[in-house]
Amino acid sequence: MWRVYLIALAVILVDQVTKYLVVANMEIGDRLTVIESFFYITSHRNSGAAWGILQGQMGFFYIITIIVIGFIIFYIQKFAKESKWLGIALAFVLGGAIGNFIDRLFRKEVVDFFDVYIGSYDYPIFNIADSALVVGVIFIFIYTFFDERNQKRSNTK
Ligand SMILES: CCC[C@@H]1OC(=O)[C@@H](C)C[C@H](C)CCCCC(=O)CCC[C@@H](CC)/C=C/C=C(\COC)CC[C@@H](O)[C@@H](O)C[C@H](O)CNC1=O
Repeated sequence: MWRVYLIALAVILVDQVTKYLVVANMEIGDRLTVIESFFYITSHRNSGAAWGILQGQMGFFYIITIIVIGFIIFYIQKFAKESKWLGIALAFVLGGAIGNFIDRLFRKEVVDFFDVYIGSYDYPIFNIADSALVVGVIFIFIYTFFDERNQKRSNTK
């Protein structure tokens, strides 16, 4: 159980350290080429959510994030014993949500730096917290899908 919170803490630490390094060493708009025309480190700020929606609506983001954190902690208490993978997925979502929450509280905007081009499309610049959130949510969907399928199978036997 506490392992889940340790994983979330690790996500938060890695997220905050990488954001600190970007803020401390790069000007906004600076770009480091990692893989030419595919992957760059670009110092960026976003006062909105994904794709920059709802710019500046910090009050709304605080409420949503607290609800997300509340739900995740409830599910960790309830289900993390059931499956290691589910616990890890919940920890990733918890860590990601808190990571961006810290930025929104103290910076009033989120620090982003992973700049990926998919073909000629410049995918929105994101960060470790976003990655943890997306990976965590995908894992929760996968777990839920297989869990329901297994339950149906055991019911039909
Ligand atoms: C990851 C959720 C976004 C994250 O939500 C959070 O913090 C949560 C905890 C709190 C939000 C206020 C509420 C969730 C809004 C849901 C949402 O937005 C729909 C997402 C769908 C998803 C489909 C898979 C896209 C994902 C996109 C991106 C991430 O791709 C890896 C691009 C990220 C860049 O636009 C970057 O500038 C964003 C910036 O870092 C601030 N981040 C947030 O608001």
